[in-house]
Amino acid sequence: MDTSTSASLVTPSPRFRRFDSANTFPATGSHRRYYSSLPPSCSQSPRGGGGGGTANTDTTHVMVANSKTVAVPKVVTGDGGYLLEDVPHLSDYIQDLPIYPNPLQDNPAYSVVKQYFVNVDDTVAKTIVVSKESPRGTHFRRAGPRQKVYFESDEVQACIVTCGGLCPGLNTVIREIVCGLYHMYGVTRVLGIDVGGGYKGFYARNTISLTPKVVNNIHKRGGTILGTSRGGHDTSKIVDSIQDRGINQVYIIGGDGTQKGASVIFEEIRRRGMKVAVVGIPKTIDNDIPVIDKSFGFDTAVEEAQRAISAAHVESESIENGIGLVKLMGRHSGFIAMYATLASRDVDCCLIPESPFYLEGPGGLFEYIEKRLKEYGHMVIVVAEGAGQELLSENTRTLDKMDASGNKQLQDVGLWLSQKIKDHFSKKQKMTINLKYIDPTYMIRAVPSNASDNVYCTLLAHSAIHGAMAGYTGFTVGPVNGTHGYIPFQRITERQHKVVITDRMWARCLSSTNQPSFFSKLQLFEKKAGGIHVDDLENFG
Ligand SMILES: Nc1ncnc2c1ncn2[C@@H]1O[C@H](COP(=O)(O)OP(=O)(O)O)[C@@H](O)[C@H]1O
Ligand SMILES: O=P(O)(O)OC[C@H]1O[C@](O)(COP(=O)(O)O)[C@@H](O)[C@@H]1O
Ligand SMILES: [Mg+2]
Repeated sequence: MDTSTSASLVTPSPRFRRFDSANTFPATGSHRRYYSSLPPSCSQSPRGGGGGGTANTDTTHVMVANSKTVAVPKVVTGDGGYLLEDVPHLSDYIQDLPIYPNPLQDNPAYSVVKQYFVNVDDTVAKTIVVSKESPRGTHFRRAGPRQKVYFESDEVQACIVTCGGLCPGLNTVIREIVCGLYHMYGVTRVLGIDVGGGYKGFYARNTISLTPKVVNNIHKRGGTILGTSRGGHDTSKIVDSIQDRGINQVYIIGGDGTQKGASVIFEEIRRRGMKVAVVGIPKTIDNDIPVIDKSFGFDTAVEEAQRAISAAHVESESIENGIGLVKLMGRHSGFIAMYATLASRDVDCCLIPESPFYLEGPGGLFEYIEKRLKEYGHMVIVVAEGAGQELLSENTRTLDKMDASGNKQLQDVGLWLSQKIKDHFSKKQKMTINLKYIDPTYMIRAVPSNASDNVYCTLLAHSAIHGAMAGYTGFTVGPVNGTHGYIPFQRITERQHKVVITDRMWARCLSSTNQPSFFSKLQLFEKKAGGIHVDDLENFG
């Protein structure tokens, strides 16, 4: 690491150093564009994440454009095309922060481990499949305990909030944050933002005090003991509440929407110059958050989906021309459907949002169903809730409805498809079919997390705690190629993670079901507007 380009943040405040107005960046557009356009005056030497008691104000730049403040990624470059997308640190904008030895060094459980602390310069590679000539590429700061921390144990007043839809493992993450803070760092003051659930809970007068005793058994339950909600995100009211309550570590568990909310909370906190670490813990049943390997609860959901698929299989093979149709979650990303299909091997057709399909004519779904029934007498179809939405809206012409968070509300593809199949075979084919529609949608996300998700949740919680205690802020934590890293918010929120239908995993799925791929290469190009990008066609054969 020889050169660094560091440019975090924003906003005039006496504590901030204002960025030269000649080096102003546009307030709109992708942050990623800034990486290559950062001016030479932004280059610094790397600081390794707040290694000293005095803030290195040289690494903190304020960017003001069109009178708006703009968060710009902290980027460190190095030899061989090495690039670190770093996360903010409290010392970026607060000077002379005291530092303390990590209390873990005296913890009997941890002190026996050699090299328990991670090196401050350790980073995690985003891409690990490389060739001889590949540049070293993008990296994220490695998660884990540091030798020095920026909070004293009895100074910490943490809070935890859970937002968005449910997901198996929420309670485990809550439990492990509370227990991890207590057992590793001696932190006793943790508030649960519970009344009303989600971001709205910040506006309530009351909170719940979370102690290891209170959370001891909660991981055995589905849902979240704190409650959750959509909508109602008011940044200044939330930050006022954080300030009024004297909270200095905020753990925000939620999906893509929640992380966007966390990002603006962080920016407001930084603007006010508050010593508050804001940490996002990614939660998504749909596995639609990019960069991280997989979201917690996803495995549990896939496992739970097996029960519905098995039932569909039993029902369908017990009756003449039986069709078992199972609808699974997956608003924009079909990972649950794809993995549940691959795991089950009883599925004959998997329909996901990323892969458009059609019903009528050669190569269509009806033709495939007929063939399959004639050959085997039964079949199982798995459909992700976001699949075929363009077909439904063509037919029903309903207005787009949004939920409280601004997510488009989907129409029920399961019911629609059931009816379409029934109509087709009764009217056109004069073929008797027996269709059983199973909708386990909420059942797969309301269950407690399984054993491996519980372990995963524990690691997430610990990584989050170590990051906050070390003074990092404005980041989401998660595994990147198997090693936990600290990922800047904008990296997580800039796009959604989707099934790439030109990847081998989708090919495996297609080969396990034998279903048609529904389009030729040419049609793929034509369907680009429906969500498929030319990039996705690269290896399409
Ligand atoms: N762009 C945004 N800015 C600020 N808050 C947001 C944004 N998008 C969503 N939120 C808030 O995040 C919370 C959860 O969002 P939602 O989309 O419902 O679930 P998830 O985080 O699971 O995707 C809601 O309270 C919502 O108001
Ligand atoms: O009925 P709700 O609670 O709005 O949830 C339904 C949606 O929640 C999801 O599980 C995704 O939720 P998140 O965006 O919170 O991750 C979708 O799969 C589903 O469409
Ligand atoms: Mg979401």
